[in-house]
Amino acid sequence: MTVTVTLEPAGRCRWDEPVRIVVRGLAPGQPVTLRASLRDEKGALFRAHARYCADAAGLLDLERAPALGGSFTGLEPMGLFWALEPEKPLRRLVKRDVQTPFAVELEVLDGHEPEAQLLLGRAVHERDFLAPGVRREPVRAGRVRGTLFLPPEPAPFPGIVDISAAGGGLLEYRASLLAGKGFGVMALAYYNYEDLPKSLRHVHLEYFEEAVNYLLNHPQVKGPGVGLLGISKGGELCLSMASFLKGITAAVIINGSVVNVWGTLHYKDEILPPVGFNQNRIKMTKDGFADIVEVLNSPLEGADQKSFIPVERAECPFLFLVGQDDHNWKSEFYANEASKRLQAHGKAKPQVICYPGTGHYIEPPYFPLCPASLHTLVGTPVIWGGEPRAHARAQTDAWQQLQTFFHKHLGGEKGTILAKL
Ligand SMILES: CCCCCC/C=C\CCCCCCCC(=O)SCCNC(=O)CCNC(=O)[C@H](O)C(C)(C)COP(=O)(O)OP(=O)(O)OC[C@H]1O[C@@H](n2cnc3c(N)ncnc32)[C@H](O)[C@@H]1OP(=O)(O)O
Repeated sequence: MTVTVTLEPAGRCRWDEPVRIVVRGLAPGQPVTLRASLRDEKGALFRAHARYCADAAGLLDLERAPALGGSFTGLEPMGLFWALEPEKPLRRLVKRDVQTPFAVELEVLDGHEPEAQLLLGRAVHERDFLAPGVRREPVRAGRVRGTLFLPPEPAPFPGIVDISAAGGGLLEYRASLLAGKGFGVMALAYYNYEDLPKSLRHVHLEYFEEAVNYLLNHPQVKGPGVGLLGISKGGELCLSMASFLKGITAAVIINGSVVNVWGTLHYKDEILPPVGFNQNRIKMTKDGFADIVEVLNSPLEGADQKSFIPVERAECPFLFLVGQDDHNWKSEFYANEASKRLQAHGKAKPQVICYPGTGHYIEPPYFPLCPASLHTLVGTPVIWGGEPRAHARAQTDAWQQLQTFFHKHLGGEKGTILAKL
């Protein structure tokens, strides 16, 4: 009997949607190895594999069959995606061009041998980043540099500014996926991109104010304010924007800091100096990667208190999404200190959701955990923290939580894809 591999939805779906993988035509109880692979746009190979046994009818349904070993174990229908690992270490899976899908090849190999060779069947599944009808508009307005993603009509849509981690350039994939949920989302570049500043040594909030006003004044975006979504340095900048700027209705902070880090922050006649750090507190892992989680000074002591972002000035609700094993910095501490500062000034207690075993890069669902990679600012590879399975669970939950938060505070049609897993 011919072995067939089917993935539902067939052919193509959004990267943040689960797929149902079923293999048919196997012998009863047949041991097989499933192997997933994809290449990013720079040709870097990412692979995962897992061992299974067919049921008495020769069928293998990953929603019912536990993995017996390999890249992961247990009942993990999407494990072949979130457990992908780079062939070369230190590569993080990122999507640079959201107008093309990632093509994921799925092979079914006979047996459980480490190098199971007999290919029984294969399928290729395209996982894309633009839902049907989502429009991609490059933004070159005044100084603002970014890309706006708009859902299919009818407009207007609630607007969100999406700010990524330090690294420079412009990553659009979170914004493009979120636009598929009914939001107008602008991925905003802020340094080392086109004619923007080349470094973070001095950050002027007026640039971000111009970006907020651009989005608020867009004919397809409805007010009265916009949402902010930021991860890492992007989360820190969202906290500063919510504290100093007007027109912010909701803010989601993913592993951001409540203290100004690395460069001096300027807004009108105010400045926040960067918090101090001590390189001697950098630890080295047995693999030779830097662990920088202790390197920053506490913003509660001495002169470093001047670097604390005045979140008490913000007028919007906050959702903090925290990886409790974040090794870039102390995200849980920062979220708790922000919460204390807000409540001490009579502001609403923010929502803080902490995820155990979860590292720094809490990405949209099914992105594989990156254990370590180059830190642009530190100039050397660092560990980001997290354990793959827990991190994957956190990404799926965090993605739903931020959509719920933005729908609640910004409105908009509920285009949320409820993850079945
Ligand atoms: C001096 C010691 C000081 C110590 C004290 C430290 C002080 C403070 C510590 C805390 C600092 C907190 C900073 C703020 C918080 C954060 O934001 S932490 C998050 C930091 N994130 C990064 O640094 C991202 C690193 N950059 C990247 O991963 C890549 O730039 C990119 C994947 C985002 C995009 O890459 P692209 O723009 O396409 O760059 P390229 O020109 O292609 O490649 C340049 C180099 O980037 C690395 N790189 C590229 N792609 C990847 C990838 N997919 N995965 C991992 N790394 C990638 C790579 O090194 C590239 O160089 P090569 O091509 O390999 O030569």
